[in-house]
Amino acid sequence: MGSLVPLGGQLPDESRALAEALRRLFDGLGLSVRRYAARRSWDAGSLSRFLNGTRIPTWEFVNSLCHDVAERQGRPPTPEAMELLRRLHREALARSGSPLHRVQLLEDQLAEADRQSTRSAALVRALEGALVDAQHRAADLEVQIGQLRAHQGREHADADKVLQLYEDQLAGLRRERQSLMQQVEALGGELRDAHARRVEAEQRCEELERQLIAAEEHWQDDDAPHPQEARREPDGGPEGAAPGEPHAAAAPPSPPRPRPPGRSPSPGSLNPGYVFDTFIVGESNRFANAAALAAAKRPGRAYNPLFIYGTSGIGKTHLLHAAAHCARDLHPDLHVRYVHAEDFSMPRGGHREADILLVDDLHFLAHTRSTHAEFLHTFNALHEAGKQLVLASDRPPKQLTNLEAGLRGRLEWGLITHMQPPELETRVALLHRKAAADGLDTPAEVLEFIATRTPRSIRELEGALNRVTAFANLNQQPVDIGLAEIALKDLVPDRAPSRGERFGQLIITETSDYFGLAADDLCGTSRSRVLVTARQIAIYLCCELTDLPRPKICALFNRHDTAIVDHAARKIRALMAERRSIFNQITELTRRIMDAAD
Ligand SMILES: Nc1ncnc2c1ncn2[C@@H]1O[C@H](COP(=O)(O)OP(=O)(O)OP(=O)(O)O)[C@@H](O)[C@H]1O
Repeated sequence: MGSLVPLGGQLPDESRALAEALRRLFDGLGLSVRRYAARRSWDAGSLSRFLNGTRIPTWEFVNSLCHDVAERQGRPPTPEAMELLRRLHREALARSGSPLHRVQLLEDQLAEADRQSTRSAALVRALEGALVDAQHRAADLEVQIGQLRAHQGREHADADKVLQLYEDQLAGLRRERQSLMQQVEALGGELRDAHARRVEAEQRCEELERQLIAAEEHWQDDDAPHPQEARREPDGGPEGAAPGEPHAAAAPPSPPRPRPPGRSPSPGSLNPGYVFDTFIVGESNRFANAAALAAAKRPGRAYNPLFIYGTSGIGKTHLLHAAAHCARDLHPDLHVRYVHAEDFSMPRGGHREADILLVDDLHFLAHTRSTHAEFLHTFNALHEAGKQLVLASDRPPKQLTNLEAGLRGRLEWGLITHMQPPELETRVALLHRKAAADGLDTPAEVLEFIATRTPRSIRELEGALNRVTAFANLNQQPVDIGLAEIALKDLVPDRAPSRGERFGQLIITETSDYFGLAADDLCGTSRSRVLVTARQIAIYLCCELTDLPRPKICALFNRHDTAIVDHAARKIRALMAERRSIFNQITELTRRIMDAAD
């Protein structure tokens, strides 16, 4: 690259400044003057003069030199550098004073002014567009604001109305709550009074019952009828009648009589002692207990139908009564109806108004078309209406062959729970509870002994405890295991798995033989003292020794009111503890019955 000659000392300042700037640029090319002149088809002499400041180049030259340098350096010329060069170029042109340069300068200024005008025109157009847009948008927003204001006004008005409604409702509810709280307080007082009256009435009942037993004993001979002497007893007038039995004159042996009108146990008549509080819970019955409680607490929602099954005397009836009591207490507005299956057939629609229907001993449902149809329709109506059904039986639905298959299937819709015979622990707990309830002071080891000997039914268990305490009472002896062994010697522990109606018939035969009576008389209507006591003993033995439920025992004696069974059992149980002759008769009769059964 040939080096440039130094700038002359006579150069005007503006030309010098431009020439220096061009030389700095040109250095950046790294080329000689000739070579660059050849590349760009410039005249080399003119190029030298541009760079020496002796001639002012056109803006075109300056511009292309700038871009060549930028291309070589790999970056575009900055706007500031271009602006500086343009200013130096114009100053140099202006200073030169030659007409050519003046023309160039004006052309340059015109081009610049034209560019600015073009840019300004574009800017004007853009601004005009933006202005129109903004005006439109502002107009739109104005409309929206107006609409929102109107809407807001309406909303305020509506909200005020709604708020007022809430206020009114709140005030109404507060007034209602206040009045309900007053009612609750008043009802609480009434409930406490009613409880107190109920306790008094219960005490009065107990007292009257004691008086009744004493009066009956006084009325009878000083002792029970003597076996084989019974026939000599005059058939007296009505005596010893159990509560609810009609007083009738002596009558010849008669066939089973039809049920007297109005004597059916009212559906819903519940044993007041059969409540959850008195129900001992063990492994054998825990689930059934919980399910019955749930059905009582949330009728129609827990398990529907709830089907409880298990052998006789293990507490199914107790649980059904407990569920009914509990449901009545918790839902006083609901119609709770308990019915034994034998009493089920009622006039059409009889049970359909129930909200909770509990049917006991379903295996005894009468085997007639009309009863089945009524049961099926009642079941469907209640189930569809979401009413609770609780059913008990001695066998699972599938084995209820007295029912039609369709009905059996329906019984499986809900929860089926099997109650097992009580395990030893539960039996012991039951005996403790019973001993405490009866005010008996029976040592724990004796209770355990009794529980071990009577493994199957709770009814049997209670009978065994009764025998032991009665025996101790009669002999004025403390209750111990030796005494218990003697008292229970005739209650054979390992017996046949089930004692049903045939065993009941055996009891009737043996009892009538023992007292020298005819079996028909024992089950007849005569009220002679002898017959009444013998009948009550036979009923007691049926309760204690068989698996028969109360309605079945009633039927054996041609009766329909299960209260007779309760009364007889209660009375003989009390007499056994007070009168040796009765205890001995029952012990001897039990032995004979067991021998005959063997
Ligand atoms: N878990 C228990 N807790 C307290 N008492 C019970 C329990 N189980 C049964 N009992 C009592 O045992 C006796 C017989 O019970 P229940 O009559 O309920 O038996 P069941 O299974 O209905 O018999 P059945 O099928 O012969 O009618 C009743 O006096 C009952 O109170």
